[in-house]
Amino acid sequence: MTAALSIKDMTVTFDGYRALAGVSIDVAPGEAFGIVGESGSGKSTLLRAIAGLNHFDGGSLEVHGRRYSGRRRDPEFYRTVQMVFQDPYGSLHPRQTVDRLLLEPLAIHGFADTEARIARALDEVGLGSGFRFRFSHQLSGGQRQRVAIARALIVEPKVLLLDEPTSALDASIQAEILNLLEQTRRDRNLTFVMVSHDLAVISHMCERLAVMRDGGVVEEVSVEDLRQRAIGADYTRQLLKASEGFRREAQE
Ligand SMILES: Nc1ncnc2c1ncn2[C@@H]1O[C@H](COP(=O)(O)OP(=O)(O)OP(=O)(O)O)[C@@H](O)[C@H]1O
Repeated sequence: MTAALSIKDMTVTFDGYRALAGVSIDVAPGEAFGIVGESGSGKSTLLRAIAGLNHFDGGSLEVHGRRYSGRRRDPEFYRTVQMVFQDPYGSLHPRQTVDRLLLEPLAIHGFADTEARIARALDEVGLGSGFRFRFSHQLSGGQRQRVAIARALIVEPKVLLLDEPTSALDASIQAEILNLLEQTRRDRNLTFVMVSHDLAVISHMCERLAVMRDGGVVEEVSVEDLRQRAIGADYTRQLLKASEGFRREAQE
């Protein structure tokens, strides 16, 4: 089967600094794949290079069998691959209405029947038509993230790149947004690549994950293996221990 996403030996260099040092990952259609690792390990750089927001200077990228190089992408790529960012305050223009924010991607990609699509998208993310003419600065963080998700889904993508999509939100809202994402993945058979510093979030959402360190992949494991502690790399074990310790402290 053709992979939804196939990355081979990808490198990214910023002014002589190797931020990504030869990363290879294959993600199957409909799969949820996680990327974890300490701060500065290259998680966002990898996601941004896939999205075309960063250049990549070596290796290759294929999305559903189509090959892309460097930073240039065709319009079909930008429809097929959508990204949801960590900060819904930064990623949505505050002075635009939800209607405008949803209309924009439809116009860019030449979709007709915009009325019906906007209504459907708002329902899908649990906001409903009452939110359509509100300004984004009038919304809560969770509501904004729902609009950001609607904006990504409205052009019918196949792959969602999720960069810490809930880490700017309160714990109770985080769970709601994760459940919404999981529901849309199942309903639309979407492929997810999700970056998080939180192993618990990745374990909840994903089937497999890559552990990154110093711009490289230390290990790829299934979430099932993680649960069974069937881990090869010491670094993954340390990460798991740190996240369990953190959760225990948080519960005390
Ligand atoms: N545009 C850039 N110019 C120069 N260096 C960069 C740039 N973007 C990232 N880097 C560097 O590349 C390395 C990887 O950064 P990246 O943001 O990908 O890490 P990360 O794993 O996502 O970290 P965090 O969890 O803190 O977001 C870091 O050392 C960072 O300083």
